[in-house]
Formats: sequence, structure tokens, C-alpha cells
Amino acid sequence: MTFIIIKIGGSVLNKLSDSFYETLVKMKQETDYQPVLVHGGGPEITEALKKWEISSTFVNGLRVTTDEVLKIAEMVLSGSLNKRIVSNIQRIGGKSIGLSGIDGPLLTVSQVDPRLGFVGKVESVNPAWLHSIFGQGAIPVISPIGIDPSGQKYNINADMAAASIAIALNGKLAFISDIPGVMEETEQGSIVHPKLTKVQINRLIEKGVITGGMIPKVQSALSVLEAGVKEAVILNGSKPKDLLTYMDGLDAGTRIIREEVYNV
Ligand SMILES: Nc1ncnc2c1ncn2[C@@H]1O[C@H](COP(=O)(O)OP(=O)(O)O)[C@@H](O)[C@H]1O
Ligand SMILES: CC(=O)N[C@@H](CCC(=O)OP(=O)(O)O)C(=O)O
Repeated sequence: MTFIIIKIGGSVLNKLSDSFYETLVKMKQETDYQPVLVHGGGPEITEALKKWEISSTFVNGLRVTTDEVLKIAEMVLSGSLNKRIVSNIQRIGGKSIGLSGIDGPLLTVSQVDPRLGFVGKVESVNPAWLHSIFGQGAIPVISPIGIDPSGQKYNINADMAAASIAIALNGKLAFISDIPGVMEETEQGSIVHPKLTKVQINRLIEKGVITGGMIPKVQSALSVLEAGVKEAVILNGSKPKDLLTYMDGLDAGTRIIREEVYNV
């Protein structure tokens, strides 16, 4: 069995078609792949915060999380969005169970930086409950809220949560977002990089080509490579075939790979 950790970005959550969910259910029922979903929800958290008239800011793609921001983030992520994805999978005929990093606890975290408030980085993953969900023939759907040993809850960037789970399960990692991959404006027009290494990524960040929410995404991809996972990929969620194309070993999106395999 090969695990594939599929991170669904909040940017694309509401744009995913039934065929995307059908692909997941078929993958689970008909192939040796075991899909594990991790979802974000940044835009919906921002919308809910606006309704509550709470302001929030980002530092390098991470939301500064006060106690009241945390409460809304948990409500949106572990409440409405997690259950929306679970019910979408069930509507297509698949089995699915939703949980957050607190359940189990699946994700034990520590504080990233006191200046960011309750933003967590994953210290350990306990996949025991995931294995029992796999045993039930179901697809786990994970929301990125974690907990520390004292019981304090934390908001985790969903890309970073997905990377930690991919490392723990030694699985493949695919980021599904609202763009075709890592893009760059060149004299010839806009291009999508088919593959990138750490050195190239760092150069694109320095040049200001990779910004905002793309920063934690590429950094999370690099962290899985460092931990021994072969590669990570960024795919376009509005093209459900991209996931199948990638699983078939063909080119899709942007693959993030180690230096030594760049020319292979
Ligand atoms: N070089 C880049 N190529 C593509 N997207 C980029 C790039 N730099 C920044 N971005 C931004 O990153 C966004 C994807 O990150 P994010 O909004 O966090 O998505 P998600 O919710 O899918 O995780 C894109 O919509 C785009 O605005
Ligand atoms: C700490 C932090 O930034 N947490 C994110 C969690 C959601 C997320 O990551 O959503 P996307 O995948 O849609 O970006 C946030 O509050 O927006």
C-alpha cells in the first residue's frame, strides 16, 4: 500500500468538481493507493473573521493567531469545511471519516514563534487512528488544528500539517491549489515550472516570484524531501485529471525534487 497525502487548499475547496472526488474514491477502491486528505480553508477563515469584525494579518503566509482568531479558525476548519469534504466523498459513494489534529491526538505541536500567537508547528504525528480508519475502508479527512501537551490548541498552516503527515506515513505528497503550479512571468509570457529544486526555490523566493501562501507550500515540500520522501507536487484543483496524470507518472503541475534527480 502506498500512502498519498492530498492537501486541498482553501483557495480551491469550493471549486472542486464531483470528478475530483470520484478520482479519490476510485483510487481508494481500485488501486493500491491509500489517499489521506488534509484541508486548508484560509479564505473562509478570513471571511468568518470579517463577519465577526476581527482583523487578522499574515507573516510569511502564516496567520497571526490570537485566542479569538483561533476559535473562529477551529470552527471553520474542524466544523463546516471538514464535514463538507466528508459529505462530498460520501455523496460520491466513498466512505470517509473527518478528524482534526486534536483527535487522537493525531498532531502534537509546539508554538512556532510567540509573535505569531497560537500558530503551531508539528512535533509529532500519531497515525494510530489513521490506521484504524484505513482498516474500515475509509478515507481520513484531516483539519489542521493541533494541540500541545498542556492542552492548548494551535492553528497549523495546512501545507505544513500535510507535510508532517506525509513524513510520518512516508507517503507521496500532492498540494491541490488554484494555480497550475509555481508560475513565473518571463519575457515569453507566464510559465509554469515543471520541476524545481531547493536552490531554484530559494532564488524564486528572493526574486519575489514566490510570495504569500506559496511560501509555506514550497517550504513544506522541501521539508518532506529532507526527511527522505522522494518528491512533492503542486497541482491544479480545477483540472481533476492532473491528479490522475501525476499518479500515472506523467508530467503535471510543479514537481519539487532533489538536486540529484533533476536531470534524470
Ligand atoms: N510563483 C507563484 N506561482 C503561483 N502562485 C503563487 C506564486 N506566488 C504566490 N502565489 C500565490 O499562492 C497562491 C496559492 O497559495 P494559497 O493561497 O495559500 O493556496 P491554497 O489555499 O491552495 O493553499 C496562489 O493563488 C497565488 O496567489
Ligand atoms: C497558521 C495558519 O496560517 N493557518 C491557516 C490554516 C488554514 C490554511 O492553511 O488554509 P489554506 O491551505 O487555504 O492556506 C490559516 O489560518 O489560514
